[in-house]
Amino acid sequence: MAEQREMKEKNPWHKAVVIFIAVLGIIAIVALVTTAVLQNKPLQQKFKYGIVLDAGSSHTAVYIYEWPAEKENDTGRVKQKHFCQVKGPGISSYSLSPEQAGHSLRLCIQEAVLNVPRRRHHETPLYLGATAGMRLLRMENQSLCDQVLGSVEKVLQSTPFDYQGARIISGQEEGAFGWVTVNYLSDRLKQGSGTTGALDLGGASTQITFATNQDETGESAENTVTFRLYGNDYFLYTHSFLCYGKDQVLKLALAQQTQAGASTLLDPCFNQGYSTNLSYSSVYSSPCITTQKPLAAGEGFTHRGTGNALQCQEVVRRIFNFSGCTFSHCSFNGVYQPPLQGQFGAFSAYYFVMNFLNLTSDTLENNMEKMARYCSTPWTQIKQQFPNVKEKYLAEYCFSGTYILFLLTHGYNFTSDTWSNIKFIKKISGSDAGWTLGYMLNLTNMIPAEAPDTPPLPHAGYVTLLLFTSLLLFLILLCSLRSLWVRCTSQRQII
Ligand SMILES: Nc1ccn([C@@H]2O[C@H](COP(=O)(O)OP(=O)(O)OP(=O)(O)O)[C@@H](O)[C@H]2O)c(=O)n1
Repeated sequence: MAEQREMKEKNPWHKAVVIFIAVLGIIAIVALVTTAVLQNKPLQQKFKYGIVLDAGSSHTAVYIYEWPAEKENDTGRVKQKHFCQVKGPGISSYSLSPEQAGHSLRLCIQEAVLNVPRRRHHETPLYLGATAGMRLLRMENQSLCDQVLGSVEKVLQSTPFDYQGARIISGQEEGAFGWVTVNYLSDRLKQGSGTTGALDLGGASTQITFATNQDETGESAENTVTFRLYGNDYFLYTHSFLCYGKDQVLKLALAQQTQAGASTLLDPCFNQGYSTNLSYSSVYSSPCITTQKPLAAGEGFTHRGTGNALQCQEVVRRIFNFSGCTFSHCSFNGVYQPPLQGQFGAFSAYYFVMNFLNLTSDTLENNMEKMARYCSTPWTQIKQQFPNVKEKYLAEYCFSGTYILFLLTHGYNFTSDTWSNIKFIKKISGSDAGWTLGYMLNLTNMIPAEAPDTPPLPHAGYVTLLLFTSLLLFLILLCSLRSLWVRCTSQRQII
């Protein structure tokens, strides 16, 4: 040791050289890593936007989506940035004053203007899709339907956004794009297997959509939608039942119970003590009701609840037709449905109703019991218990809950064993489940048919590897310098 110290003192230059090389090495590594980080990270995150108006039968909602400008094709990148609920009913309710339909949208459009950065306005696509309410109005009166669409079109054209059109989407599109939304948000599309089915319950229609085998879709072309997304082929079964949304199906049940034209209807699907006056025309004017208003009927009837879940199930059963299936398997009303496959997400009114009734995470049997308890609770007690819930919703939950349980089990064939495959959801990763996101992704070509080329390593992995390799090289350099120095000093000692 003493000899070594003596050598260092004799050769002071070696210390300076080692320090100099070490500092140089550190500077080189820092420079390398900094360059790698800066090269791979965008200087400033830029966003793009898209707006979709869901013109439903019961209401209109405006969704604003946002995504990083340079990552359009990355699964799960588009997020819901803002949501605005239009005040008042759905646009189909303005058939007698079509101008009002467009006018009703103005406040939400103003909100959209504030929520999208001004410099992006002109390049932000704006779509309006109308669903079952407008499908029914078109069946009733094409001219009024056109006037309502014309009125919303006029307002949307005057916005600063890139207006792409207002149209009535088909039930197939509503079902299929709901499926795309659910699977896009849960990041399942790139994996190519194990997708989630979509169950959507609106006010005027209900949709069921799930991926199935190619040969299962062959039986009914009108229930088949195929997609090629990220290099994977999907064969979807989809069906939209017009008139089987929550509000129209209630009309079916009321019409079915008032065939005799009585002045009082004792309804087991409404709580005991509930009573209201309804006009016959409010029930029979819907195009979903194919029977005429009963001849013996007066202007209206008193709708009185008796609150009996078992009897309510019988009322509900009568609005389903289980005969006349011409396929290998049917759901109801002679509609083809292949055997259910996989997990399902149930959203919109499925969620509202099942969440209120606390039926989202229990067994089918327990849910039946809870339903029976809710239906038999007196109306005064229900109102006291839930003073902040809208009375219309509160009154209808016994009927709606019974309908949902019946539709899912007897209609679509979920059993006690497969019941847990249904998840009742409102949002996935902060975005609402529904057809609107899938519709926009499709129209903006944001989901490519083939998987985009991806770098062999993600950004973080690349930086880590670079850092690790640089450190390793630096250590090797230090070691070789040290051995060089030791050899050098021992040679001097020999001399
Ligand atoms: N808290 C809430 C909110 C809404 N609803 C009900 O949920 C249905 C609305 O569902 P939605 O998906 O918004 O339907 P729409 O788009 O209006 O109808 P459609 O798709 O059939 O055109 C309506 O029956 C409404 O009464 C409910 O029961 N509880």
